[in-house]
Parts: sequence; C-alpha cells; structure tokens
Amino acid sequence: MANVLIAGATGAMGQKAVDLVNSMPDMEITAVLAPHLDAADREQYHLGEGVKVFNLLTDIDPTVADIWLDFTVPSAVYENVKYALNNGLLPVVGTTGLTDEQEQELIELSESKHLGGLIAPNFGMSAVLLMKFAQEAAKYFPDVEVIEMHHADKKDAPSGTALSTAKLIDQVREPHESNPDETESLAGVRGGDYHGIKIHSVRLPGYIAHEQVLFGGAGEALTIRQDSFDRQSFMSGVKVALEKVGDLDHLVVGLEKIL
Ligand SMILES: NC(=O)C1=CN([C@@H]2O[C@H](COP(=O)(O)OP(=O)(O)OC[C@H]3O[C@@H](n4cnc5c(N)ncnc54)[C@H](OP(=O)(O)O)[C@@H]3O)[C@@H](O)[C@H]2O)C=CC1
Ligand SMILES: O=C(O)C1=N[C@H](C(=O)O)C[C@H](O)C1
Repeated sequence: MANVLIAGATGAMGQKAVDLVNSMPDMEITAVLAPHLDAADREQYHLGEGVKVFNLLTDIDPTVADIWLDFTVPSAVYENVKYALNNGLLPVVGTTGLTDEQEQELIELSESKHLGGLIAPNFGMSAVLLMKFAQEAAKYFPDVEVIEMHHADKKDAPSGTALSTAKLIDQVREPHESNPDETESLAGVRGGDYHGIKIHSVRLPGYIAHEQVLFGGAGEALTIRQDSFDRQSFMSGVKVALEKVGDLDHLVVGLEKIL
C-alpha cells in the first residue's frame, strides 16, 4: 500500500486525481494540501475522515505519505517538489510552469537523494503522441507554428504542452530563418516566440485542452491536432505514473519515459 498526498486536491485536476486514487486498491490518500480547504469540508471533496488536511506547505508532516501528487499552480510547484524531495516523498507532477533552471535543479536534487519522480507536462496519450509526431515531422518541415487552446481559467501561457512541443521541435529542426521583413501593426499578433517557433495561446470558455501543430512546406501543409475533451483523459497517465514512480531512481520529464 502506498500513501499519497495530493497537492491541489480541490482543483479541477486535483478532484479527478482524488477519485482516481480512491479507486486504486493499492493506493491511499493520506493527506492533501489546499490553501483554502476547511478540514470540515473534506467529504465534499471525496476525502475520507482520516485524510489530513494541510493549508500550508510548512505545516505538512512529511511522514504522512510516500508519493506527492501535484496539480497546483505555477507559483507553488517548485517549492512543493523541492519540499517533497527533501523529505523523502516521490513527486508525480502535472503542474506546469517550472522553468528549465528549476527543472534541472530538481532533477539534480532527486539524483543526490536517489529518489524517483516524474514531471509530465501532459498525462494524456493524444498529447504525448502529438509531441512525438510533431518532432518527427519537424525534421522534414522546419516551418512550424503551434496553437494551443485552453479553458478560460488557465493561469499559465503558453501551456506546458505547447512549450514542450516547441522544445522537442527545436531539438531536431534545421537552422531556420523567418521572414525578416515581417512587421506587427498590432503588438503580439504573431504570438510568442520560442527559438523562432511561434506559439499562439487561446483562452475560451467551453474549451478544455487542445493543441494544433501547423507545418507549412512548398505547396503543402501538415496539421497535427489533439483534443482533451474531458480531464478524465489525463487519468490513465496519472495512474501509470503513480504505479511506476517507485521504480525510478531520479526525476524524469515526460510521460513517454515510463510508458
Ligand atoms: N500534466 C497534465 O496532464 C495536466 C496539467 N495540468 C496543470 O495542473 C495544474 C492545475 O490545474 P487545474 O486543476 O486546472 O487548476 P485549478 O485552479 O482548478 O486548481 C489549482 C489547485 O491548486 C491549489 N493551490 C492554489 N495555490 C496553491 C498553493 N500556493 N499551494 C498549493 N496549492 C495551491 C488550489 O487550492 P485552493 O482552491 O484552495 O486555492 C487548487 O486546489 C495547472 O498547472 C495545469 O496546467 C492540468 C491538466 C492536465
Ligand atoms: O491547464 C490545463 O488545463 C492543462 N495544462 C497542461 C499544460 O499546460 O499543457 C496540460 C493540458 O494542456 C491541460
């Protein structure tokens, strides 16, 4: 039996994760971290009476769990994962927004502590495959732009998935120059720029999580698209991560590393 602390248990993803862990016979939620949760309201969030509720990172008793499952906010995730690793908990992280430097620091910390962990910018199979296919296509189509579309409550932009997609493409595409004569008569209209790869972030009610990678070539185009219509789509990836994190000996990035 593995004991799990869910950070962000009251959120949209946290609640899906609570239901997932409650359904796993060899996992138990022993604690949650959520700044505004009143312990008296546990039941409303599908948390049993024995679950310890923490509102502050500094109040947590680290012996309460073996695994730290994080679906919080970009501003909290770095300190959360650092806390987990420093206290012997194995992090499974879905929260986006870690910088490259923070990610590297956490990987080095996990290596020094000989602790496994996983950071996955996207736990959905369609997104994992989209990133893989986009990287392959970029070898042949260096002209590429990314459009990600998310629900209006999303805090970070671009999405972690879009940024990861751009990084994977950047690793393989030939040196490439965009049109030097291009101008913007409306600031920002050409989108964000990751090493010359334009990323466009759309935020609208009704959407959940969607991404398109558009490649253009001479007289042809290729579009790769994935859609997460329901947050349940992320849960099979989270389940695999919870089951396999104990087999890892350092923090790895990307669900594909454990599939
Ligand atoms: N990797 C993946 O496959 C996916 C990743 N995500 C990522 O997961 C994260 C959460 O998304 P989502 O569930 O939609 O967000 P929500 O806003 O719905 O939930 C955020 C949760 O974090 C808690 N929280 C807020 N501030 C802190 C803090 N300082 N310390 C600890 N907990 C805090 C909130 O608690 P309270 O309500 O008490 O403030 C709430 O429980 C985002 O970064 C998102 O990008 C989302 C979907 C899939
Ligand atoms: O905030 C979300 O909803 C999502 N966040 C992740 C991201 O930033 O890529 C994963 C997915 O896109 C949903």
